[in-house]
Amino acid sequence: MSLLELDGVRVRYGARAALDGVRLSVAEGEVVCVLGPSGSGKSTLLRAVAGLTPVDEGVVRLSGRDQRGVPAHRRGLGLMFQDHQLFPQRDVAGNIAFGLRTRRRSRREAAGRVAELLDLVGLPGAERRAVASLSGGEQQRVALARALAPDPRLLMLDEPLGQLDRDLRERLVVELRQLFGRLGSTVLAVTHDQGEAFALADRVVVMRDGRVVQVGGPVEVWRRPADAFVARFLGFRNVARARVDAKGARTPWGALPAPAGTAPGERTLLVRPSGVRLTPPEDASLTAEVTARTFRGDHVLLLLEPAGGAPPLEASCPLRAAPGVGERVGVRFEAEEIVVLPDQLP
Ligand SMILES: Nc1ncnc2c1ncn2[C@@H]1O[C@H](COP(=O)(O)OP(=O)(O)OP(=O)(O)O)[C@@H](O)[C@H]1O
Repeated sequence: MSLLELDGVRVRYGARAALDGVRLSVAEGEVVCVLGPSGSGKSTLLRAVAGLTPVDEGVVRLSGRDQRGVPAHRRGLGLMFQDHQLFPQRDVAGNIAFGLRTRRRSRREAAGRVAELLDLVGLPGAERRAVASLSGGEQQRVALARALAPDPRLLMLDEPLGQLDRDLRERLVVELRQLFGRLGSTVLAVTHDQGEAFALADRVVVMRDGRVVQVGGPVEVWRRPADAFVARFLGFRNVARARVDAKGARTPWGALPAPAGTAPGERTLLVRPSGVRLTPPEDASLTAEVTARTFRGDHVLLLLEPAGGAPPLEASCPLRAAPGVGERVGVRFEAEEIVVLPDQLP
């Protein structure tokens, strides 16, 4: 049975629906990340599940039970919200013990639990430290320990690593993933950072304007975005209309190979940057000028301005072979890196 189920959930602010018929389920022990641009309804979704925002239509169920009328503090959830700051006047232990406040425990039991949680989040012995003396990453760990303290059936995280710098975020995301695996936690997390969502989640939910537009495993969503919106949101730039027939796909970049089995007609194509191959310009039917390059570890992402006014293309190429800005290159497309999206371009 699903631990959490949303069925046709609608939340309105005035005439506008912040959640517009959301259907979603989270299984026990599953880590689900909700991803979407600002204003797509991610926080509203968490707040509706938590009982902090009233639901206008539809049902939220936890362990099969309709939560209508169940107050937030009785839902058995652990919350770690963006705006949930730590209490600066309490020390670390005081902050974490706050998460235990609704449970009756002896002082000794509580101290034992706090110590256990600090071990868990990698801050052993930090009980008496002042919150102000902690680094951003350490504060985040304390906030996580506080959310985990009452042993919630569902842990809900809103931009859990939002305030931290990239390096620390990448490290903490791996730690979180391991921690959730070890604890068998059921997690519903919200982020606008795709890297974070893909690293953390068993399943990714993409939202747009209060609706769920795609649900799937990280690899599946990455390999096959549901539509042009999801593809662009994931950072893919090479998305264009194409006319597909038996000979291939006619696009603004010329004729491209269409994946086998593509139905003819007006379609939207995504060409992954790795599918844009550089060749000597004299051999190519499409030439372009390199207008920007970004280093990405072992490869370089190039922005190409095709001749003849076709839309810019993004190409990834090995570091040692990367041409410089201003150089002219030829472009060839790899059939395996072309994906047909089900939608039309908006
Ligand atoms: N209390 C409120 N009153 C009126 N409108 C609201 C309220 N809270 C949210 N909204 C609106 O509902 C929509 C969804 O907001 P929400 O905060 O859920 O989006 P989000 O995806 O979490 O965005 P962000 O990534 O910026 O936090 C937005 O258009 C927002 O302006």
